[in-house]
Amino acid sequence: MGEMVVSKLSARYGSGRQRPVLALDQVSFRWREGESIAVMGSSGSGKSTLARLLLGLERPSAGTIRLDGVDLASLSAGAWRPYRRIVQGVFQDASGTLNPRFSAYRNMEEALLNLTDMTGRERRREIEGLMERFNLERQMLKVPVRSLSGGQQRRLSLLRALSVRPRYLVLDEVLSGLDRVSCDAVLETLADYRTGFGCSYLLITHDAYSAYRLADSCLLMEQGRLAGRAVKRPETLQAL
Ligand SMILES: Nc1ncnc2c1ncn2[C@@H]1O[C@H](COP(=O)(O)OP(=O)(O)OP(=O)(O)O)[C@@H](O)[C@H]1O
Repeated sequence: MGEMVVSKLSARYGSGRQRPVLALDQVSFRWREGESIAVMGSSGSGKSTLARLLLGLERPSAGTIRLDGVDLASLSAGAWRPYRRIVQGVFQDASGTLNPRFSAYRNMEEALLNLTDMTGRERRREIEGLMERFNLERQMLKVPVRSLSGGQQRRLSLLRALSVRPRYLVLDEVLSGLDRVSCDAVLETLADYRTGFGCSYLLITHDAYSAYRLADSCLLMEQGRLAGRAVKRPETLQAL
């Protein structure tokens, strides 16, 4: 079993005359393969910064992120490429990953084209299989993404990330703004996928119910620091 080991990770923003912000301050934790972690904390506590660093979208100012022994934090954009298939991310705003002018199918296929060596037929089978597995109408694949609802776009960007079969998936506020029914549908999709393919999630959320449903443990962030880690106890579900 692999694991991601985050060690003393720090991120500092602001240079020159700007007042520097220490968005992340020496954060350390282990993310074992097969384990799902919720990250909670007040606004501005550093959760999204952590997500961007884990995905190689930004470089830390200090610290390491070791995946199976390789320090992802020290890799150039080019060297990160093979890891894109292993570590994927989905953000609250799907427009960052989806092209609104392209059809849903083309958006889905792009990830498979870039990150796998699947043939056209294999790509179609994978995409249609995922749509079916998660009860999304195939018809949806033909329409431009801009004509889909926010909830549909969110699910599509999630399926896009899952289609490359990542081992680790970082989910930044993917449930916020969804009503309880859509939220439950997404949680079910994720739980089902985890059972089928063994993907590990890092779920950034403000919602204790979602954290409880999906995660095995919870990291609590406070002003850029890791303030604590709680492990799930089944009896607490009654209280939520
Ligand atoms: N690109 C940036 N430039 C300057 N400061 C930044 C930048 N990104 C984040 N910050 C600052 O870093 C701190 C942590 O921000 P971050 O977005 O990681 O928090 P968060 O916990 O995800 O908040 P939220 O729950 O509101 O999304 C905040 O003080 C924020 O203003």
